[in-house]
Amino acid sequence: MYPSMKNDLILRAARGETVERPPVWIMRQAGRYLPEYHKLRSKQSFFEMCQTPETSCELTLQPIKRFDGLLDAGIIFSDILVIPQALGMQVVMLEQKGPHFPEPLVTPEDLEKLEKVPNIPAKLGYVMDAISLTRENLDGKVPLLGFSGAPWTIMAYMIEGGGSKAFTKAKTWLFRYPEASHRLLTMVTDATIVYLTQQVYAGAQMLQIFDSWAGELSPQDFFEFSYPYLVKICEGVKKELKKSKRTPVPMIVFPKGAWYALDKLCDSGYDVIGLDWTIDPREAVRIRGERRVIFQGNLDPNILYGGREIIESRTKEMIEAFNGGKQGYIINLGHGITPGVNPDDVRFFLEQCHKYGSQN
Ligand SMILES: Cc1c2[nH]c(c1CCC(=O)O)Cc1[nH]c(c(CCC(=O)O)c1C)Cc1[nH]c(c(CCC(=O)O)c1C)Cc1[nH]c(c(C)c1CCC(=O)O)C2
Repeated sequence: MYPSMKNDLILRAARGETVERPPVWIMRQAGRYLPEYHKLRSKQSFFEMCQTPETSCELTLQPIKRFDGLLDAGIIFSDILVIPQALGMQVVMLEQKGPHFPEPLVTPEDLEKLEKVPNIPAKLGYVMDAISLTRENLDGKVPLLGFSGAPWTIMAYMIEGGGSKAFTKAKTWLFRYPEASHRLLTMVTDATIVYLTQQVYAGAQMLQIFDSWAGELSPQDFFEFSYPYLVKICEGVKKELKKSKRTPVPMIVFPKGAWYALDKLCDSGYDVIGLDWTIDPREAVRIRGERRVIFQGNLDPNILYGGREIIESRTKEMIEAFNGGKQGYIINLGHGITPGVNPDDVRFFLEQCHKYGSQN
């Protein structure tokens, strides 16, 4: 039994209830813009931090403590790339450069090297331990989110071997080896369903699936290589939870750049859709129509570099554009916060969210 919830605003908003103000959290809220993050990071490698439940817990709590009472959710400190690791691939985090796979997948024969049915509880048990420890230590202050990457985004990293601008290698697979691509996407999907379900058993109260590279695909390719797997994950997790007689948890999908798919995403089964800043909130609301889906987003993270005046005006406008935010809305940025942002400006942003979210 975990401590009872003192703030469950985001869970109520995600269920579609009318709330006193829209909840707010920030993608990548635990990270390099915080000096307290660097203090721990200087002692451990990135993946060591992920693998140490005490460190992961402490990092998850850092923004909650610093912005006491202003954030409405925590997100477990980890990374989407632990799934390729569980499938048997090596991933390291290079200083300034980001993730690096020394031996990326090159041809379909390389799929033979992957673990067909990885033992997720054994390989990623440290994430579940971190979730349980964090849930305990949060003491009911705010709900805890678990997460994973979407199959297409994970596949892109496994083939590109790191970040990419053109995704030539990953797309070569889609167009030259479609059958092998579907096999890989299925492997990642199956592992992800087990992984997310285990996160809920460990204490995660909401789940987000990051499809950071969705917008790199044409609509046709998104609907062939990404969307069906996103749906499979949502259905798979919900079915597993039902089978084990657990209450379902709200599920968020963040298909960055896939505004063209918004109409279909509203019928995908996800409770919440994360929007990036390339879609006008009023247009998103129009496309949603009467459907029950909740929106999350969508301030350009770079607004946080623009100074107080624009942070205030754009936050106010955003909340207004999402119908005032009291129903069907969770405030967030349109993508993760970046390392150069001043934490005091983040506090100011969160204060504006409370101020304008509480009006009317
Ligand atoms: C694509 C992706 C990754 N990881 C993630 C995504 C999806 C979100 C997105 O699109 O931004 C998700 C992620 N990564 C991290 C979290 C932690 C929880 C949170 O606070 O949101 C989450 C939810 C920590 C992290 N993940 C990483 C860091 C920085 C690592 C360091 O200290 O060197 C942190 C705090 C490293 C990482 N991990 C990844 C990249 C591309 C990088 C390097 C570049 C970057 O930071 O943007 C893969």
